[in-house]
Amino acid sequence: MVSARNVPDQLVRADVAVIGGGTAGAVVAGRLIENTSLSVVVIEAGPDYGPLAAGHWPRELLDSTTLPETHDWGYRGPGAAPGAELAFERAQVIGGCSAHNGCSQTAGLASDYLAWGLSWTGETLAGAFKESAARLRVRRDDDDQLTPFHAAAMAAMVECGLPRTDDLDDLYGGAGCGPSPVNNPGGVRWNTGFAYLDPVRGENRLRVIDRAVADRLEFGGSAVRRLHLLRGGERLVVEADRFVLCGGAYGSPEVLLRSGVGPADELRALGVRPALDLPGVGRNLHDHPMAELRFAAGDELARRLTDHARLRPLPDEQVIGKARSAAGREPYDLHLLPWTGRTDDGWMCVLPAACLTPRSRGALRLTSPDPLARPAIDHGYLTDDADLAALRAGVELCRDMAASAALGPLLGAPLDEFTADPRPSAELLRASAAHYWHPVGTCALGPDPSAGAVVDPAGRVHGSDNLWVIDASIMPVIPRATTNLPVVALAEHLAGALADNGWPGSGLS
Ligand SMILES: Cc1cc2nc3c(=O)[nH]c(=O)nc-3n(C[C@H](O)[C@H](O)[C@H](O)COP(=O)(O)OP(=O)(O)OC[C@H]3O[C@@H](n4cnc5c(N)ncnc54)[C@H](O)[C@@H]3O)c2cc1C
Repeated sequence: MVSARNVPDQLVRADVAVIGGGTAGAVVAGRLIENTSLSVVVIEAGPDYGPLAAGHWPRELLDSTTLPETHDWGYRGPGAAPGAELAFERAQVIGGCSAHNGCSQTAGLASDYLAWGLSWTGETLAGAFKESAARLRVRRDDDDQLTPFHAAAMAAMVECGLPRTDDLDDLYGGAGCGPSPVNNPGGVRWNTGFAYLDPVRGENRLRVIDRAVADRLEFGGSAVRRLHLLRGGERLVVEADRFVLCGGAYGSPEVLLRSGVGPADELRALGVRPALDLPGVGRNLHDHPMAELRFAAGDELARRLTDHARLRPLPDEQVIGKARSAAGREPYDLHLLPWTGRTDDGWMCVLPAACLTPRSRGALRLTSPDPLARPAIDHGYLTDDADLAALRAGVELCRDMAASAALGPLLGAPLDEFTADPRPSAELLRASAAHYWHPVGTCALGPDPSAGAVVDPAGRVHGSDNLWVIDASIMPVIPRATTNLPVVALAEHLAGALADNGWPGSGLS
């Protein structure tokens, strides 16, 4: 084992290189340090603000009440209507999207995960979720801590037929509504850097190279020899025995494609020499599509929200409903996620519905081998009519909530044409649709590369000796859940398998 601390900066050596220190990357690096004697170097494009206790983290990344707008990669691409463009937010910072997300930690359904073909049993799956939730310090507000808006929205869901439940983080739970499980002890967004890296920050086997963009992996036959990075104006090289790519649903396929791992013809056309012909890289991109109704808060609700905010934290999001559309899969295929926020002249109340079982698929393609160029990203939102029907059913439920005795009297005027129109056309629904920030699937796991699989059920890239991908990109089908906790559980499981897996030349602890 070579300590990564004792080599010149232009050439860094470690047993394992973790590329992307985001949600999954922090789990993988932390677990490898905890459970093996290996040296690990983490390469992260964004800043590493160090341990929470050092006090260098920007306030907006810690404050869990609202979504920060800083540290964004700036990805954009088409929405569901011709000419519509959406932002696809992704965090560029240690901890990745777990450092800027909404902190709702739902689990989805066990059957979704068991269908992926991993070595998960019901028991090990539940164990991975339990451990992840404990690390993320997941808790939930009591009903009497809900804001006046969220309390009314939850009562509206009950009025619309959803049972009150506390099973949002239960892998076997059904339809219902309740306060969201959240990872914000003391109001701090508990990102995976705090959960998994801070406990091992003192180990000199761990090195984090931040503000460094991974350009490409250099292959020698079927083995990765080196990783080439850009840091400021400098080019660095990392040598390692094993490389674990954790760049997320956009970042991981980008690095693979620049490295020649992907559809060989497409790569040649871009001037990239193919290393492994894997047609699935960048394909199978999907996300939960979402549409929402927006109202001003009525005067009484606005006064109560202002009073609440004066006395205690007022989170944008606090409750979630799980519901089933008429044609949807049992036991649920929709999330309802009411949120509120300040406007220039008061408060707004938003009633979004997300389709949890999307059939539409899109793709990410490189536009250039330049590591600083942005790829072309098209999720194919609502290209399958079943998704449009499910989303319409979700919006109808939101309309029922807005008309309920619990919520209706508290709402003010509709804030847009879509909300004001009781029967919006399919075109208007498409034009209003956005997403739930949960892209997955671009390096899908599965047994057969010719059927689009990129990694095997252990996360190892098909055809490679020493390259893994572990993050949201390897989910072959999106689970019926917000994706943060599932990514952490997946990384827990595969990092455990990596640590157990016999490492040549590196004594396991
Ligand atoms: C605004 C927003 C709100 C969300 N809200 C919720 C929520 O409330 N609940 C929930 O469960 N989920 C939520 N999510 C989704 C969830 O956070 C993500 O699914 C999950 O964090 C993805 O983890 P990941 O490890 O796959 O990717 P990421 O966390 O994105 O990690 C990828 C990391 O790799 C780095 N990287 C990428 N490319 C390179 C490169 N070339 N070189 C070096 N580094 C690179 C990135 O900077 C990043 O740190 C939200 C997401 C967003 C954007």
